[in-house]
Amino acid sequence: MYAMVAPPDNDVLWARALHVTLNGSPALTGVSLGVREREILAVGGPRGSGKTTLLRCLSGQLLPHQGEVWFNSTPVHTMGPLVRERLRRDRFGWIDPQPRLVPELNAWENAALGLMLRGGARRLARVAAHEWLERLDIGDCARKRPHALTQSERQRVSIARALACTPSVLFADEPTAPLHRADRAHVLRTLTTAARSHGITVVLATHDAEVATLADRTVTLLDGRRVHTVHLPGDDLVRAGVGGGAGASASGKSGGSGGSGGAGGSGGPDGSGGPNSPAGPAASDGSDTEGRAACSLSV
Ligand SMILES: Nc1ncnc2c1ncn2[C@@H]1O[C@H](COP(=O)(O)OP(=O)(O)OP(=O)(O)O)[C@@H](O)[C@H]1O
Repeated sequence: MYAMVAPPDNDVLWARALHVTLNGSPALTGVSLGVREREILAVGGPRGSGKTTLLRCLSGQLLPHQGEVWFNSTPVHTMGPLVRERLRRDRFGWIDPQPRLVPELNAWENAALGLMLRGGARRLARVAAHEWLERLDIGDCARKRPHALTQSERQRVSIARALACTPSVLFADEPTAPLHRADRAHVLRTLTTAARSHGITVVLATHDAEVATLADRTVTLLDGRRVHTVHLPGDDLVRAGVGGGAGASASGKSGGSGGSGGAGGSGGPDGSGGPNSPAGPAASDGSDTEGRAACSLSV
């Protein structure tokens, strides 16, 4: 057991030693993580590695069976359901892999929905919704209902709805999954550019190494555990999505923690050791993966 200690000031989100079991199987096993203010953080890993479960815990949709989640200086894991709902509505945004739109509303009304649920004036919500639809290249679809849109257009409406609220943290779970390859880069750039210009922190789950390159930093999950990411200049294993897996040899600037840090236990979330521990769980994940590469050590 450990005393509850508030996270470091520069982390907008902070999770410590999360354990989640779904239908009797471990979905997360001791994952710790810090997300910095305005950071675009990719959560990578193969299918079934726990990315969605982690995002659901961080966003207060799912309570971990063990562990802590903090938003700024507020513990989320001890909040009741109503307070968590309000937090999600007022501070967080969420993009699903498949668009979820209200079929009776047209595109701009769907895009304005989040703002109106927050109590925003319809006129202002309408202006914001139109602006975001334009930015996502579907301004001319504003009056169409979801059934008259392509899947790609529907997903853009979902993204517009999430961005229109300018949430503190936007959780995007494989947001480009329904898009054609050619569309993906454009939509992702729009999303990341908008997030940067509006100071929105983004936590982006993806199993696509190419998508992850748009992020400031990547953390990788494997079988519900966080794996060490050790950067090897000139190599491009991360882009290729090749994690070394258990026992991969590692060298380079941040391999100091070797395989001993562990994703769980009492280590801090961001590799700096957190407030309590000198040895963080993933000592190298504070680094930028752009243009570099990595081996992964499962822990
Ligand atoms: N509702 C559920 N009931 C039971 N097991 C679940 C449930 N949701 C997820 N799991 C299991 O939990 C583990 C983690 O799943 P999760 O969806 O978080 O992974 P993921 O990395 O997001 O995968 P994907 O890329 O396919 O979305 C997997 O083994 C999955 O089968």
